[in-house]
Amino acid sequence: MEETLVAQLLDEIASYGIACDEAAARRMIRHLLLVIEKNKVVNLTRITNPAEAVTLHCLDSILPLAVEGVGNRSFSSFLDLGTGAGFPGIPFGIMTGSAGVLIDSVGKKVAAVSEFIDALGLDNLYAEHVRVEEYAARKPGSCDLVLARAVAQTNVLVEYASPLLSGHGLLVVEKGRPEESELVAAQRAAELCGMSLVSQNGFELTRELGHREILVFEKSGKPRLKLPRRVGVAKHEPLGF
Ligand SMILES: C[S@@+](CC[C@H](N)C(=O)[O-])C[C@H]1O[C@@H](n2cnc3c(N)ncnc32)[C@H](O)[C@@H]1O
Repeated sequence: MEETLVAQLLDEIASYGIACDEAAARRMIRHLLLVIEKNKVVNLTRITNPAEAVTLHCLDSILPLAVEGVGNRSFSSFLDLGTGAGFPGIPFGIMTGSAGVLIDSVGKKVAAVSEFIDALGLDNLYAEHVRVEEYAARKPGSCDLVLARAVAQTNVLVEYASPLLSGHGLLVVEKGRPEESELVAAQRAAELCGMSLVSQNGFELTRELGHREILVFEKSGKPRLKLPRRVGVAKHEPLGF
């Protein structure tokens, strides 16, 4: 089965014009198979059909590399905010070789992701059990890229990312089809947080598995409020409404 999935992933990645060698595709598939196995004992994902998971987890995680300004830029340190089972951080770290911190507020997910990182021999990545607000207070300005998939509304993600990012650092958010109201709130939150929306690109996933909007925000100035706010405040008293 592994060979078939590697071939599927290579085909799908090529169809978006992203360069990927077989060794990288194989490592991404090994991660996916480890997730599917672990999912029998720890609840990590709803998507367990391997062929669908290739698209919805592996391909989807690296789709930002098809975006101008992301795929053609190198990042010295990225953070995967709310990594879950290691998506998008593990595939992104495999593809780019950039140093990455994969954080999540649920300890058993982080323990599983640490096992995957060790099993795959990914020396550029590590996983940490921490809430993003606490991490940002401890390591302000420590990343030049924040990735977030399926974690929170965009305005909340903008607030989370701002204190983590160095000047001109990027926040990349993957969404299905965000409502206009979500985008308006995100733009307002961005103004308050010293961030600007620099691009929005739509993609259809292969095998008709859905639509993705990839929003890229840049840290462009100083926030107008002190960030991070206390744990939970960004979610419960969101900016931009
Ligand atoms: C729906 S899951 C998505 C996981 C993964 N990004 C994916 O796309 O498969 C959202 C994850 O974000 C984590 N999360 C939510 N709020 C967080 C916070 N404030 N700090 C760290 N992790 C958070 C949750 O524990 C959960 O694992």
